[in-house]
Amino acid sequence: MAKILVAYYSAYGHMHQMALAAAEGAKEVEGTEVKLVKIPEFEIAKKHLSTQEAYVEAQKAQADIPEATQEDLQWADGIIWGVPTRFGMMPAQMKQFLDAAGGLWAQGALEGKATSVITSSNTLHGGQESTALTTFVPLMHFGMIYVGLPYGENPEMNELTPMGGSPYAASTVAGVADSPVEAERKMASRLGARVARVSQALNSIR
Ligand SMILES: Cc1cc2nc3c(=O)[nH]c(=O)nc-3n(C[C@H](O)[C@H](O)[C@H](O)COP(=O)(O)O)c2cc1C
Repeated sequence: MAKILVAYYSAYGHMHQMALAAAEGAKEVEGTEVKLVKIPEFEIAKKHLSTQEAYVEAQKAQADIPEATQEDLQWADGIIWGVPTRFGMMPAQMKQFLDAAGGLWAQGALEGKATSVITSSNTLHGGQESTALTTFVPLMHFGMIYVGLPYGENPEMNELTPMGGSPYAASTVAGVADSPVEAERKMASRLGARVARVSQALNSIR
């Protein structure tokens, strides 16, 4: 038995779709309970973003998803973070949420929990890897156990068509039409299943 939290931030909906795929993959592992939550938006950002049709539409589609809380982090045995690229790294919304969890860090409350990242950037080389790698840093400070997406679970990334996916994270190239494409959803789903299996294994040795 393992409880998996998928906590994501998505302004325009791509990360939302990838988070749904990761949640589906985790659910397919027997004995796994999954919760999907969104990282809260900054009030100051809403004013500017709500003038953009793509943002408004994407937020409508996420209206029923609860906002992430620190209690969610404590509840979970494993956490998958949905982190779209902002200038090659995580959005400030995500960083603020992690910073606010400093009290949990001080208590070691997330130590030993499995974790991983799904990400999204508009272009293939615009930050898919750097976002995953820099998100790894705070997750190590929390003492979490990082679950990558090895080549055996990631065969789609060897295709010539530009698409996301790396050993570090599942990802989507948001600037490509129909993102996330089927292969990218599959990789996110496999990552979800992998985090669920690792969380169950870790629970069995606690
Ligand atoms: C402030 C800002 C910075 C961004 N920086 C990058 C970047 O460095 N590289 C890139 O490829 N895309 C960049 N993007 C595009 C986002 O990564 C893209 O919109 C996002 O991954 C889509 O996910 P979402 O639909 O879930 O919001 C940026 C977008 C914004 C708003």
